[in-house]
Amino acid sequence: ANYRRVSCPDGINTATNEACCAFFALRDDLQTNLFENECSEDVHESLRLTFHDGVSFSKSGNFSGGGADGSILLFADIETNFSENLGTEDGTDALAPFLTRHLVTAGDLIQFAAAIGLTNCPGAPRLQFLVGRPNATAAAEDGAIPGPADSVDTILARFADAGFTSDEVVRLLASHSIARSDTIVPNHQAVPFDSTPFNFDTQFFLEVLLRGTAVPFNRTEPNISGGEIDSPLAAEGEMRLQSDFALARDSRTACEWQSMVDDQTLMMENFRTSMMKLSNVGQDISKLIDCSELIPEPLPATKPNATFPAGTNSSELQLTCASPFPSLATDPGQATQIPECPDGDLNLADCPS
Ligand code: HEM
Ligand SMILES: [Ca+2]
Ligand SMILES: [Mn+2]
Repeated sequence: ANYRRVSCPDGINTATNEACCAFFALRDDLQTNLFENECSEDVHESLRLTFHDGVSFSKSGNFSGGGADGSILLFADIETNFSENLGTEDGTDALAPFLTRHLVTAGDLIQFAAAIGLTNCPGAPRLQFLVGRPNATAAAEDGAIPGPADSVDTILARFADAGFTSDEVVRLLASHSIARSDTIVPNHQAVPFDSTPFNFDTQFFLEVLLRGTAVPFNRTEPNISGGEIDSPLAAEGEMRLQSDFALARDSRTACEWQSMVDDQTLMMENFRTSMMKLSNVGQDISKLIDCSELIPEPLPATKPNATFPAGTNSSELQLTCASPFPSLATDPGQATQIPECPDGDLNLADCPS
């Protein structure tokens, strides 16, 4: 083994490989000036970009996209206009200045921003981080990214063509535990998919299994063309994607979905390994350099498994997997108030910056 470390040109840091050096300053810049050391909106947006960059790839050649090559950032003016990429301009606009300020490729920047940002989210796994994705030379093609109104057949087929199994699709959806929609509910932004949008926990997997009753904000109809469906916590402002609903109940994916509800550790490990794949789609891994040492240990999880939000219980579960369902506690007290800021504040207007 070679234990020698190189001294970085910054005169401060040492690294296992010179290729890692540029990421020390980038890490500080992202944490201070974009994420504010929190599991903030920009963390969520950066993580979302890994999906919309990576899944553009096609083994069959049906789509020309290069996978995790940064094309969504380099060709943002084209790709963020694809209908399934609605809202991704928030992420690309946020990351663009960092591409100018740091000598890194766009593909590496997207993966690094997601891995660093996740460390601010309690319960997130520490992701692998490899360096050396060459800059994309062309935009990805429209139509490669599945959307929330798509059927399970369509979603699984598209992911399979990008190199993912149905289990991996479910595992990657742990990302929706720190997710809020800006585009689906008319006139509303930051509409959460679970009751803890700043915690990378298993609440998402539980809450999507509960019977939906209504859509948030006293609307009468879900935005069906936008892939919205009734949620169990509409009064608290939670929404649900039709695709999440369907994947939680389909015979091909329901058991994988259910397996993570009471197992934070399993969810973390499942997400870590599937992100290893998503972050390197279309890349020759033998040409990449492991700079995982740049990724700190994320904040620890705040609880080991999901709990029924106050006012809900096991009679509302819609289970299609035959495995026994775990026995979970119910949160005491009044209906769950969903925080709107990473510091727990309930009012979006009070979020820092
Ligand atoms: C079946 C596949 C998927 C579908 C249909 C889907 C759909 C969506 C939709 C419609 C939104 C809301 C966007 C908005 O209105 O602002 C969203 C948000 C998000 N998605 Fe997915 N997604 C899928 C898979 C993934 C994957 C694989 C990842 C990453 C590993 C991911 C990460 C996220 C994140 C982090 C957000 C929240 C962004 C924010 O809060 O600003 N999604 N997704
Ligand atoms: Ca959550
Ligand atoms: Mn957002």
